[in-house]
Amino acid sequence: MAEKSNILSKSEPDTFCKIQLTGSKSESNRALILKALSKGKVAINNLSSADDTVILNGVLEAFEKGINEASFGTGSLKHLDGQLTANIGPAGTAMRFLSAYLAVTGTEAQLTGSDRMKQRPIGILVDALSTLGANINYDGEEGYPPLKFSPDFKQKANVIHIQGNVSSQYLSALLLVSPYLRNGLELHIDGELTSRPYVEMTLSMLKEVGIEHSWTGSIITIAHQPFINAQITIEPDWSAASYWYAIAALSDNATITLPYLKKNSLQGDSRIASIMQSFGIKSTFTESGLMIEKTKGRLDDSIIFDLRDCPDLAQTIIVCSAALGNDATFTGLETLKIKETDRILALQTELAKIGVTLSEEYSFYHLDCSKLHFPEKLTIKTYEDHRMAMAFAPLALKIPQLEIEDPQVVGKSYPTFWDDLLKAGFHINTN
Ligand SMILES: O=C(O)C1=C[C@@H](OP(=O)(O)O)[C@@H](O)[C@H](O)C1
Ligand SMILES: C=C(OP(=O)(O)O)C(=O)O
Repeated sequence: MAEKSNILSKSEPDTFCKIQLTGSKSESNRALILKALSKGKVAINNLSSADDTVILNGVLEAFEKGINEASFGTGSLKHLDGQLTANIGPAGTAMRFLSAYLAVTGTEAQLTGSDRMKQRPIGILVDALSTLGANINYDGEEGYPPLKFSPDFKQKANVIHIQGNVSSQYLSALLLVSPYLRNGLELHIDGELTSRPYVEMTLSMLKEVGIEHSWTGSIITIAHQPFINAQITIEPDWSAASYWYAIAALSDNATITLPYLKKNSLQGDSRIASIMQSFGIKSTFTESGLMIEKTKGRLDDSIIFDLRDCPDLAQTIIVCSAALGNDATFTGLETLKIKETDRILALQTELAKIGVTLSEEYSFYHLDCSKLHFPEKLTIKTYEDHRMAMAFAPLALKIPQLEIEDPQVVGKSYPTFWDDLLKAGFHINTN
């Protein structure tokens, strides 16, 4: 049975530890699609243990082996009433990347997900795949999963226009399958591009497996090309590292070692290293990875954090800023409303419990910490969002008894999060 809550406390205000983070879920899920399309030419080292990766891996392997019944965590594959249904649970990249994969490989199946997944838009990607030549139907509300894929794929077009400001995952999904397309792909990005480093990650990983591209202005072009034999090594997850930066920032003293993280990362969330300088955290890259240390930095409440390139860092930085009483301003948060939950609303509701408001003015969000207070005991709701649980957990350094509801949500990207907190000296009581 799922645990109802974890009650955290930390009597010691200092944090000294070494934490081995799991592989990046974003890199892993791209590598899995490339491996499947390359028909064995691509091998993967250090695949993430994230639930989202376990699910995508499970579905792809089951398709490859012709298995019709399997389950992998919150994901499953079932044969029901003559129809094969892959359920990818809450995994956004699995939903988007598999949609492109099933479409272009002409795999007949239904693709569905959690209740929340059925509220996360996918029409922009479905329209693009349909223009390419895929035959996809909505089994529920138009524009949202579940989707039904037909076996007949014949490429009709190779010039695709796509709106860039809703989710970069639609673009990555199309780019990942583009070398497989007989006539390649010319992808025109209309308007602003959100989460740009994730598109760059996709192109870099395609390059690792021998796929060349050109990106001129707003047009990315990839020709039909063969995959080369390649070994992809997944770097640890920088989004997961961000919670350790927050722990360091809220500790009195801290030295935390995170092995194998690289200065030149494919992950845009590695920006946490420079962002956290404003919170007094020094990052040093060594042969064996990253060391982060608390220094006596001075907070600056005139900073505007633009998180358009790294939306998954938003909760970490906003909660950390609030807990330090730093009235910071944030922008580039538009996409947070369509993620695992409406993350803006979830942050506003939970931050109010420590007297902090997060208010919106045009596209800027301001923290007001003038009424910040730390109660003796506090319960945080997590809204089926791993990042709500992990972003608020560091508050245990300020609140004697911090209860985090539905702690198992962290499995989506960082299954050993609670074990790692124990290693860092946190006390955890599970109800
Ligand atoms: O491509 C990826 O691996 C991801 C892209 C981002 O999504 P959006 O492009 O929807 O912002 C990010 O939030 C998500 O966790 C992972
Ligand atoms: C938004 C996220 O994931 P996804 O969109 O892949 O579900 C996330 O991990 O924060």
